[in-house]
Order: sequence, then structure tokens, then C-alpha cells
Amino acid sequence: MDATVRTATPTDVLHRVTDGVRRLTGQLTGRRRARAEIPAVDEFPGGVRMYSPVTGAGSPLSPPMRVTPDGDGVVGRCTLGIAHEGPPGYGHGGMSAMLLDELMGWACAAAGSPGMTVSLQVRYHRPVPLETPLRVFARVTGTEGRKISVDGSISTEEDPSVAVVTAEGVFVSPDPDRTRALFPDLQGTPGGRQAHGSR
Ligand SMILES: CCCCCCCCCCCCCCCC(=O)SCCNC(=O)CCNC(=O)[C@H](O)C(C)(C)COP(=O)(O)OP(=O)(O)OC[C@H]1O[C@@H](n2cnc3c(N)ncnc32)[C@H](O)[C@@H]1OP(=O)(O)O
Repeated sequence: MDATVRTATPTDVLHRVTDGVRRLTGQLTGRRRARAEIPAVDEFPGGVRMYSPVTGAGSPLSPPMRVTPDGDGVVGRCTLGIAHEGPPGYGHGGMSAMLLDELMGWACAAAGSPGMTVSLQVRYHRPVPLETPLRVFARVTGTEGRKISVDGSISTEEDPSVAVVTAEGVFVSPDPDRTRALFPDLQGTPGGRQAHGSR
């Protein structure tokens, strides 16, 4: 990703490299994962997501963000590159929202209530610097039935007390019927794969 968005090489070289990449990806033969299939290496929900665009070590899109428990919440560490650029030199606002959305989902799972985002309000206080280690934080602030309220923030590792982006979100844990309908590959579903344990 970085090499692609940084290069100033002439067009004929770009075409040649593109052909080479097509030849390489053409070697990824054999079985392909179906749309709703949970990868065998994943722990869903609330653990390893190998091909997640945010945390996935196997995703070319992801920074990737590394998640660890932290006090009453979870912290995510990553560095955005110019592939994630919005204004020149700064992170895309959608990337900030994506980092927060993902980590706030992890906070729900870590609190024992995995859920899906139903609302996310993001405030951008300062631009997010690229190529700078970031610290993302999220914690559950309350639950009401299946509804989970979550706060999140992004700061730099250098100055963790200054939040450059903050967010408030509401997540909802789908009821068991909805969960089976949404994620047929999850454990307990007839014919479904046994998912790895959650946290
Ligand atoms: C083992 C189990 C695993 C399952 C756990 C899956 C985990 C998954 C992890 C994915 C990894 C993370 C990734 C990052 C997080 C995403 O990016 S998630 C993707 C983005 N979000 C979505 O696609 C969600 C789309 N929405 C939906 O499908 C449905 O709204 C849901 C989430 C299934 C909930 O539907 P529902 O069960 O019919 O909920 P509903 O009865 O309408 O509402 C429940 C309550 O929430 C309230 N509510 C609904 N919408 C809102 C809103 N916008 N604002 C405030 N309150 C609201 C309702 O008023 C209701 O409250 P009460 O009346 O009970 O007081």
C-alpha cells in the first residue's frame, strides 16, 4: 500500500509492475473463502480477525491496530501512513472513525457484551498526524438491556492526555435469532463452523 501511494515512477514502470502483481496474485489458487465464512484463524467476536481492515495482520488495508486490555477499557496502538491520508499529511476522517468504531466494538466484547454499532458520533478536535504512533482508547460507559454505550478517543503516544478525536457510540447486542441469521457460520448454527472462544 505504502509503496503504491508513494511512488513517482513513470507510467510504463507502473504498467510493468501491475502485470507482475497480477501474475503473483494469480498464484493464489485453490479454495476461496465464501462471503460469510469466518476464517479458521479468527476468534469471533472479540479476538483475532486476521483480515480485518483495522486490526488484521493479514490485511493490506489495515495499519494494523494492536489491541490490548487497559484498565476499564481497551487500547489500540497503530501508525497511519499516507495510504490513510485525508488532508495532505494528516489522517482521513473516515479512518479515524473506523479505528474508533472497531476499538469501541472490542470494548463491548471485552466487557462481555459483543455488539454492533447503531450510532457513532465523532468529533474531530485536531488533525490526526500521519507516520506518528497513535493511542486509541475505548471503554463501555453503560449498558441498558442489549444497548451498550461506549466512549472512545484518539491521541498520540507522545501526548496521550490530548485527545485529537473523540467519539460516543451506541452498540446493540443482536438477540440470538438475529445473531444466527446475521452470522450463520457461528457456533450453534446447524451446519455452522465451531467458532473459536471469545474473551
Ligand atoms: C455471539 C454474538 C455475536 C454478535 C455480536 C456481533 C459482534 C460484531 C463484531 C463486529 C466487529 C466490530 C466491527 C466494528 C463495529 C461495526 O462496524 S458493526 C457494523 C456496523 N453496524 C451494523 O451494520 C449494524 C446494523 N444494524 C443492525 O443490524 C440492527 O440494528 C441490530 C444491531 C442487529 C439491532 O437490531 P435489533 O436487535 O432489531 O435492535 P432493535 O430492537 O431495533 O434495538 C435494540 C435497542 O437499541 C436501540 N437502538 C437501535 N438503534 C439505535 C440508535 N441508532 N441509537 C440509539 N439506540 C438505538 C433501540 O431503541 C432498542 O432500544 P430499547 O427499545 O430496547 O430500549
